[in-house]
Amino acid sequence: MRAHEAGALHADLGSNGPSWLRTPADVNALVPILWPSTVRRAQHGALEVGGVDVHAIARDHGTPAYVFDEEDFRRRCRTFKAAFGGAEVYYAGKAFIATAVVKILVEEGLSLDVCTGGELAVAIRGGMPPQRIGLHGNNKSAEELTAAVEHGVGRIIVDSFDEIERLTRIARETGKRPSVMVRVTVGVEAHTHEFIATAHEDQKFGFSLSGGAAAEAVQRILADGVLDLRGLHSHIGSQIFDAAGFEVAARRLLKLHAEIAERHGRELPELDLGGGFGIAYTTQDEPADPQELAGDLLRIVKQECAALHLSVPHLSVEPGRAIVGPSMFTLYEVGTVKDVDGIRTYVSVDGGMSDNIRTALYDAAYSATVAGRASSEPPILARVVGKHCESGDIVVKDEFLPADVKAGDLLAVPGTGAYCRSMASNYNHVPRPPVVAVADGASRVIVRRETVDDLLRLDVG
Ligand SMILES: Cc1ncc(COP(=O)(O)O)c(C=O)c1O
Ligand SMILES: N[C@@H](CCCC[NH3+])C(=O)O
Repeated sequence: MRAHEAGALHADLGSNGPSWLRTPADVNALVPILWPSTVRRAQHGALEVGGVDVHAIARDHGTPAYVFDEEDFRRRCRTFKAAFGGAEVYYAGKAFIATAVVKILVEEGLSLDVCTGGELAVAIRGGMPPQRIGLHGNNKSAEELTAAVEHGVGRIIVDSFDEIERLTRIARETGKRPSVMVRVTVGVEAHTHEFIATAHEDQKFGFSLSGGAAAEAVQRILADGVLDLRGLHSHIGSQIFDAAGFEVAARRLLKLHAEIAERHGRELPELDLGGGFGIAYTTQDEPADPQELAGDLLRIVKQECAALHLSVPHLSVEPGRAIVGPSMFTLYEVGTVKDVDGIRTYVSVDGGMSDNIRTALYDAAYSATVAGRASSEPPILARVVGKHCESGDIVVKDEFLPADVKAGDLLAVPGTGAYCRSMASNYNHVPRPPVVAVADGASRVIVRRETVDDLLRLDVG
């Protein structure tokens, strides 16, 4: 009998699994909130996405592969655009960017937030009108700023006094007048992992509100007049589930916005509340509904503006994860199954921390299912691990898989659209997996698989 099978399961969970993990009534069931909307378990038991069987994806494109449900992604773009009404939705390219994704964003009428010259190059190549691009980053190089100015991007979110000086020099040299937003550190402790919270005081992003740096940045830009100051920006962090932190951030930003209006005699035309809207990675997660969250934020901004006798600025937001995260899953093949007696079953897949670093980096929780078939076996407590030379190379820390999980099985991990391919590495000289888009019964590669030859080509001896 495999470790943790049936009866032994409950007794052992306390020490070996998280208390929230419940034995599933049916190991084949798919919890809709975790999966792209076109995923189904077909009659014969295998998953199907965009009308394509996972066996066909594995056969035609190999494993591991990120599978991108195009219809689901488009649906989420529309949901966010509709929820935020007249506000501008800048999709955060850091979550996942590729030329094909940019083309979809253009078609769906979204704007795009990039944070490096590399992301900017993809945005331009994908045909995003430069006016709809915003450039972020706490250490943008002169080359990145120059490229942005020359392309005529719609806004550059300035993050330091050094950058203001650098950009002012570039503006003078090129004779252009770039539009900028000032990134404000609003002092909000977002309820998320320390490494993905970005608006508490002691971290690298933005100008401090409480310390007066934000007001000083505004003062310098307006006094100089070389840059066109559009407004204030705040991003409090990522994977946030409720509106509370955004509310505090919005109130603090608007207070500064009002002070600027009073001191400089003009209301800045724009206000950006950043991204960070969370998604469900496991059945434990209860993210806010985008419609409700958007409604709350728009209401707060309107109320606050009325109280401060301000007109409502043009709003923008920058969701990344909430749009692309649930639109993808990673398809792996199981290579070995090892019962570590009395502890748990280790299921090794043909990828790992090189295609999903989030479990190791943030202790992130994921879920998994055997994708190639249904099983009538009882659940066992399993840990899905990768093929890398690290004991921390964990993809899914705790999950119930059927007791007959075995080498050769296809395994799918949902919720890997955001910050997985974009944070993938070549650790152990593992080539990075492709991104395969599926729609209307067909699949196509939108980012090809790396090869060992690709890696060897970089190694010039
Ligand atoms: C400035 C900025 N905007 C938007 C985002 C997107 O965040 P998320 O993918 O959590 O929506 C990030 C990442 O946290 C960010 O740093
Ligand atoms: N990379 C992080 C999000 C940080 C986004 C950048 N501010 C994650 O995987 O959750």
